[in-house]
Amino acid sequence: MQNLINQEQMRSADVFTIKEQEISSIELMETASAAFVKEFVREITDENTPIAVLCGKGNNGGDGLAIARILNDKGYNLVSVYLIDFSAQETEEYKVNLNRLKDQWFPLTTVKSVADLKNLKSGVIIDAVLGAGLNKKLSGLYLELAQFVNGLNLHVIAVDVPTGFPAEGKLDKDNVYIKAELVICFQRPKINFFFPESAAALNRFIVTPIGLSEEFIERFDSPYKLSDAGDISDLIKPRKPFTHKGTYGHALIVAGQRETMGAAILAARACLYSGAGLTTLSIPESGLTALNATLPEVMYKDRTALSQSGGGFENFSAIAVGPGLGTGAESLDILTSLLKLKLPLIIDADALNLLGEYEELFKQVPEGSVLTPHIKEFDHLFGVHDSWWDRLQTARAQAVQRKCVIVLKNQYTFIIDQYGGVKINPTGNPAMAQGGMGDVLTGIIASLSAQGYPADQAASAACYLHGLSGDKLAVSKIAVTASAVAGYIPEVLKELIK
Ligand SMILES: NC(=O)C1=CN([C@@H]2O[C@H](COP(=O)(O)OP(=O)(O)OC[C@H]3O[C@@H](n4cnc5c(N)ncnc54)[C@H](O)[C@@H]3O)[C@@H](O)[C@H]2O)[C@@H](O)CC1
Ligand SMILES: Nc1ncnc2c1ncn2[C@@H]1O[C@H](COP(=O)(O)OP(=O)(O)O)[C@@H](O)[C@H]1O
Repeated sequence: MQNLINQEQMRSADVFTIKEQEISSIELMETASAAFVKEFVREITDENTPIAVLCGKGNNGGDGLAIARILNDKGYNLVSVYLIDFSAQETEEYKVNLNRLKDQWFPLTTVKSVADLKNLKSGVIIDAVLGAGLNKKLSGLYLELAQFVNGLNLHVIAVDVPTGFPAEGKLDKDNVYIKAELVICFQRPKINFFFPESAAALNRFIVTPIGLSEEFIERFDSPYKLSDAGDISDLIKPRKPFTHKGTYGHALIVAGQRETMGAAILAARACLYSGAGLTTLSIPESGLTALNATLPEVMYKDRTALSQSGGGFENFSAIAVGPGLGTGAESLDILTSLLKLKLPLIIDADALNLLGEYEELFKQVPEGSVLTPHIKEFDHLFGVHDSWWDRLQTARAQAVQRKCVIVLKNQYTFIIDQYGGVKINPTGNPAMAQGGMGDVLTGIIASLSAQGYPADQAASAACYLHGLSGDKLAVSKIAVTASAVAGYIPEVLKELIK
């Protein structure tokens, strides 16, 4: 797990590292630039590629100057440097690196206006104009520069962060950035890389360590943490000798209606494959043949019993509700009865839509429940948001207020615990953008909850496993089905268990 820190914290990590390692800031810049180059040469392997390095006059530009020199030393013989001279201020590190460059022969162009970039027509652009020191949207000459560079449609690789892109905070739709194919970012990714709006500024990012003190960074109390395989391996317990089906819990999934019985079966499949000792599905009777034909291991529970004071529904180790449930009167009755059990629930899909319609019902959601909305369901529950930053902040506040876990789904899913802490899930890919994928996630959460994992752990582990299964399948496939993702979970689990 990695702490995602803000820029102020990053600056104090710089200061701490400089002091602790008894190095100068220029040496730190040299290390960062060398780390960038290490990744860059993996991406651009041809040393004869024309490379234009656009350098602002802050430390991002200072990095750019050092990068140009290091690339040249490595045999990249077509490196040219453009000094973006739109403001008078320049940092000390920038000046030192400019002098170092002037000691060597180097094509240097001073850019006072966009017209000075007329020779820039081909090759790769390294964007080192503005980095994490950005303090306002691009305007004036910087805006013109960004529009000009974007119009060239060249392969842009940004240093640390694309020019114009704020590392944290709300991303306005009308913001303009220098659009990068790749960002090679220092030490930690920026929180804003994980929001869908970042697609306007970058396609991919790589994080490279630059020697900052990890111990110091991890001491910060950041609400944002990035999950990794190690966290899940630490969490998932191996199956022990002499255990039996009763050891691994009994999950119930209340889901499905005539047109969307598949959603229920997918959730049950995922629950089964994620290792629940027993899985029971409560669907309309019309789905029984399909259930028995596809998942003979799964049991059935008649949901008409639910309205009769519990009807035995209270005896399960975990209950999930919602996939393919529908939002009609019968579904409303089912959800109302389930909420009366006052047991934590995993609430997805149509059950969330019903909560969005009936505020009184929403208030009855028990503490410790897990809500798994995608963007539309989320905004239905909590109001329309015009940015993901705002949406995430609402999710944090709501998770605390309702003492629930919120799984806000997207390419990077945010898992927000009852204290407002956010885990960002790094697995998953666009091959998974297919119907039924969310039903599978719900089934995995239900399974892990039934096996005794606390709500936040079940949710974050489930997201990781779900995405990893999709990633493994996507290596050889353009699209992966929800059934396949569910079916691959046992292998992914086995691989992660220590
Ligand atoms: N720990 C780290 O992350 C390290 C970062 N370094 C580099 O340092 C960069 C940050 O450097 P700086 O703090 O000097 O900042 P920048 O180089 O990003 O920008 C600095 C200048 O740009 C101006 N500016 C900001 N927004 C503007 C806008 N919208 N329009 C016009 N001017 C604007 C600022 O007033 C300031 O004068 C990082 O992105 C990275 O490249 C490395 O050199 C060393 C270690
Ligand atoms: N591009 C993507 N990258 C990573 N994960 C994705 C992507 N598209 C979809 N997913 C995952 O698939 C699931 C989709 O959930 P949801 O929208 O509720 O699907 P459905 O309603 O069809 O079951 C989420 O867990 C989401 O994270």
